[in-house]
Parts: sequence; C-alpha cells; structure tokens
Amino acid sequence: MTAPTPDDTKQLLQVSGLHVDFDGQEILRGIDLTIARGETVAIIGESGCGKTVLMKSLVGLITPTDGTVVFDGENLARLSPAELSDRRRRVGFVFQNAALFDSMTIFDNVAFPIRQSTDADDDEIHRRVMKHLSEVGLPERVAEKRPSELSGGMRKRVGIARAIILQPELVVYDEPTTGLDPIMSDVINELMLDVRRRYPVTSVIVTHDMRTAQKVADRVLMFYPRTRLSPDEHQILYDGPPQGLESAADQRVRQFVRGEAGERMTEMSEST
Ligand SMILES: Nc1ncnc2c1ncn2[C@@H]1O[C@H](COP(=O)(O)OP(=O)(O)OP(=O)(O)O)[C@@H](O)[C@H]1O
Repeated sequence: MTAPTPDDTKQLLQVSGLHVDFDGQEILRGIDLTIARGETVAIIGESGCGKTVLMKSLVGLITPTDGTVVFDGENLARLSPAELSDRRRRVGFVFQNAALFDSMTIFDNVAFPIRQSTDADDDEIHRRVMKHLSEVGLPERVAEKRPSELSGGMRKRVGIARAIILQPELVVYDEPTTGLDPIMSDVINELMLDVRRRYPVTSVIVTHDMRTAQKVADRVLMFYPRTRLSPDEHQILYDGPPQGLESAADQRVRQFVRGEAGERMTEMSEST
C-alpha cells in the first residue's frame, strides 16, 4: 500500500464514481465527493432523491453497485463484515426518531455503546453517561426514566448523547429536527454546533430543514432525483457554503431553498 499523501490525510471520506441501483433503478450515479476531517456537511434535496442512500453508502451500510467509498484511507468494499462493524464504532448515528430502546432506562440507552464496545467499569460508565447527558442539557433525574416518559426533543438529546459517547470521528444525523417545533429544532441545531465545538468530529446531516442547513453546516450538498435529470447532468446541483444557496446559479436550487414548487406544480397537475 502506498503512503497517504498530506492531502489524503485531510480527507475523512472520499467517494469516487459512486453508483447505487435498486431493482434496476438508478438512485445515485457518478457521485464524486470528498469530506474533510472536521467538516460539517448538510445533504439536502427533495424526498426520494437518494440522501439516505448516500449516507448509508458512506458508512458501509449499503454496498455500491459501482464506485468506491474510502473511509479514513480504507476502501469499505474491501473490508470483511467484522472489520466493517469495527470501523462503524468510529461513527455515531443519530437516527430520525432517536431509535432508543423503549425497555431500557435513559442511562442504559446511553451506556449501551460503551458496554458493547469497551470494558469500562461501572464507575467509568456512570461518569461518562452523566457527563454526556449534562452536555446535551439533560438533568440527572432523566437517567432513570424510560424513553416513553420524555418529550420528542428530549429523546433527540438522548440520541445525540448516545451517538457521541464513544467520541466518534464521524457523526451522522438523519433528519435531526423532523417532528420538532421551531424552538426545539433550534435547540437541536445549537447542540449539533456544540458537539462540533467540543469534539474534533466530522458531521454529515441529512435534512429537510433549511434552518439546520443554514445554521449548522459549513458546506451544503443539494442532490436531485436521478429520474428527473438528463443523462449528462450531475446529480449534485449545489456544493458550497450555505450562504450561497439563495443565489445559486441553478434555478432548481434557489426554488428548493425558498420552498417554491416551480415546475413540480405543472408536473403534478399533468399526472392527475
Ligand atoms: N433498500 C432499498 N431497496 C429498494 N429501494 C430503496 C432502498 N432504499 C432506498 N430505496 C429507494 O431509493 C430512493 C431514494 O431513497 P432515499 O431514502 O435515499 O431518499 P431520501 O432522499 O432520503 O428521501 P426522504 O427525504 O424522503 O427520506 C427511493 O426511491 C427509495 O424508495
């Protein structure tokens, strides 16, 4: 194996020529992108354009039909299932519905990754769980509650505490503010910024929430559904800072960020 160049070591993720097909349908085609260590990248785009498929491909949960995903210098497709699951311990997942275990207390939910992946003793586990609950703004008394006793916003906080407890290199947020009111969404946005300030993480956020993209991301990627692109068009319509979205060269990007239906309105009326 050749030694990594200084440029390679800056990149946590390198995606080249990524294709993903399902049942003969092209979902992603020809995706080339790199994500640098420490970057916070928001992936936006309308429903069904392939955001989640991309996110799962980045962490080896989907095997590409073609192309490569290199995570920290390793081609994920070349790893054994055991190696892949080992690498995934370096990734924290914040799922859309928080995905907590209902039968466990909040303490046990947050402790779960430590118990699974380390041999930390009870004192150490207690210290780390309480530290992370406090970092996401939850009081100590929450530790003994069950997920069903918490509000949606509190469950999301628990999900973030669990995702960062092993100090991952990459945190992947799937629709972190979906289902929350604007104030609670802002709390979660602030928490994502806080995680970034406290830890040297790289973050990928799949979101429909333009506030999240504008406020939290350093860089925004806007995807477009493969089915509505001409064969030679690139699927990433925008790759740049959030400040440039409103004045993007591509009208489809400007319409998306302003929430304007544009040509989709005529498409919809034609199909009814
Ligand atoms: N495992 C799978 N098998 C078959 N088709 C799939 C699979 N996963 C995703 N798809 C299809 O791939 C397309 C893209 O799905 P994806 O979930 O990535 O969209 P998305 O952009 O994340 O949408 P949303 O914003 O609604 O979550 C959809 O048409 C979906 O039905």
